[in-house]
Amino acid sequence: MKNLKHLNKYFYKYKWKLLIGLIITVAARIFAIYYVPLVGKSTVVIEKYLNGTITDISEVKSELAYNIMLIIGTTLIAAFFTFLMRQTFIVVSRHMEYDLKNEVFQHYQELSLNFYKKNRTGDLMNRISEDVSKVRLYLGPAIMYSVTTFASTVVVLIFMLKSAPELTLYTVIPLPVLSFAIYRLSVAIHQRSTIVQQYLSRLNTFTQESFSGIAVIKSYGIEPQTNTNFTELSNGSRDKNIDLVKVQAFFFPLMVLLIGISNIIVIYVGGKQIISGQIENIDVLVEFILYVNMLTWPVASIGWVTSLVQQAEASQERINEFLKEKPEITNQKAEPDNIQGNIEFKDVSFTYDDTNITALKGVSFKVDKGETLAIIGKTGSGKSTILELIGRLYDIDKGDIMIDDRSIQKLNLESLRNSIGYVPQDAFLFSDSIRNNIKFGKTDASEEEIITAAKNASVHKNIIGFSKGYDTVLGERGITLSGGQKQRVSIARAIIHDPEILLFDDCLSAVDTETEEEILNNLFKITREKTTIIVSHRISSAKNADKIIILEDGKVVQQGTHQQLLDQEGYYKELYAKQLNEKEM
Ligand SMILES: Nc1ncnc2c1ncn2[C@@H]1O[C@H](COP(=O)(O)OP(=O)(O)OP(=O)(O)O)[C@@H](O)[C@H]1O
Repeated sequence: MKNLKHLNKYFYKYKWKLLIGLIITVAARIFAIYYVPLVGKSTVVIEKYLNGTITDISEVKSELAYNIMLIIGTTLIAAFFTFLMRQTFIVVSRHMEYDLKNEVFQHYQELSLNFYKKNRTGDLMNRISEDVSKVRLYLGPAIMYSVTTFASTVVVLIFMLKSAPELTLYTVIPLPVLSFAIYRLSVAIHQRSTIVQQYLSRLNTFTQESFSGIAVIKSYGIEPQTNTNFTELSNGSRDKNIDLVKVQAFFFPLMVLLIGISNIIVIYVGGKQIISGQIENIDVLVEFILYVNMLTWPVASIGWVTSLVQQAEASQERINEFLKEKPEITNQKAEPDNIQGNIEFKDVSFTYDDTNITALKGVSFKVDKGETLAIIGKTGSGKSTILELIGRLYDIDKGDIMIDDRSIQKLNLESLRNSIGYVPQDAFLFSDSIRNNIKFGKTDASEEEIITAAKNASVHKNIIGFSKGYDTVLGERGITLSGGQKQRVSIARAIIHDPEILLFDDCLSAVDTETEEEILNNLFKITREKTTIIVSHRISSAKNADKIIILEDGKVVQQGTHQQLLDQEGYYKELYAKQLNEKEM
């Protein structure tokens, strides 16, 4: 139960509602048991009539009619309270489930990129949906049935003890055996449900990746192989579920067996006590059989509740594992900062934790507000890493990154990120309208601002060409747009944000050189007062920049203006010659 302790704060939050639920449950159980003494009384009346103590049949009839009315009345009241009980406990559990999902989601959002690299999306989704649902069964039904079981057992035992104390003790003899069996089974359930959840996560991850990568799967014609892999995984998941069900299946028969033994004890011991005159009337025996049967469901539900609790414990353990993760990048300054956009890298080195690849080795450069810096270099030379470090998606190992002459780590994280418009290499668009995808950069943007941003990103004409224009809804990852259109919508999103720093990561790679020229001209106009960094493989994107740096294997090997670099032997001059050739061909 140690993992479920995390949920105590929610019990505390809803304590009054839960207390009301508890009172209602006790009331429901008291009214539910009232029919037993009434049945007992009715049996006595009939017995008395049969042995001649009562001779008037109408007296018997009126007593029986009175008892029947009372039984109907108390049962209806008990039913009404049971309805209220469900309303209270189950509704509260839905609130708690909602709170827990929000807590997990907000925590996911705070975690750094490294966390997302280490864990797969399917697993993240499984923990926030499947595992939280399992935990909800503990917060709702398990708590409700525990309270019912407890209230029923106490109420029934009080009635039994009042009626025949010695017979009560004999009747409850099987209970310790039951507790021990439940303990053993619950341990097995816990182990098996942990495995079931792990398999489910693997299955979800596989399914999610198969759908995301469906284009690759189809183009390589590997559907049969994918199907086989899925079948293998789902067979594994099924087998583990069957293992779990096998253990769970022991519970109910075990309960029925033990309750049956209690019934036999009642009849045997109770019968002997009646014969010996220790118990006066037959009604005690009738009542005891009813009491024991009233205990059947609560006692049987112990098994079910235990299994729910164990599964919830296993799920909560998986949820806690992520909730315990600390964000690697933390805000170290509460007050907001006013960022101008002067950027300086001082001998910066950086190694990715997971791959141990040193992507940057002693990189130094400076770019001031209003300037444009272009970064050129072979693939894998560390260009994107520089942009990610400016957004503080990772913290560096050596050197310093200065923004407005202050170390990046000492700036307010929100202010820093708000001052940046980042267009990543792989433009990600949400499954929403084009308008909302652009507005993502500025939630309160007017229609005019959206259109201006789209025009500056040279995508306005394409958008109005769609029958629904800006209302065109994009599929997952914006699949209805071409690569170049996606890149340009992503640029519009960054521009509309109107940030101090604009970072373009090879985001014109999928557009033709003419459109590239047009976008660069527009950007030139709107970025005069801003700091702009353009990562590219094309000289055409870099040539008008105030500064150009050439990266090779994480090091700056050349820097200067377009003309200065053309005057030197090196990668830039070679690339220029190559791209000029390609253009002429
Ligand atoms: N998220 C990451 N985790 C681990 N290693 C990474 C990560 N991103 C990049 N790397 C590694 O760091 C090195 C630099 O990568 P980076 O993406 O910065 O290069 P790049 O110059 O932008 O390449 P490209 O032009 O192909 O986009 C590469 O060797 C890459 O494998």
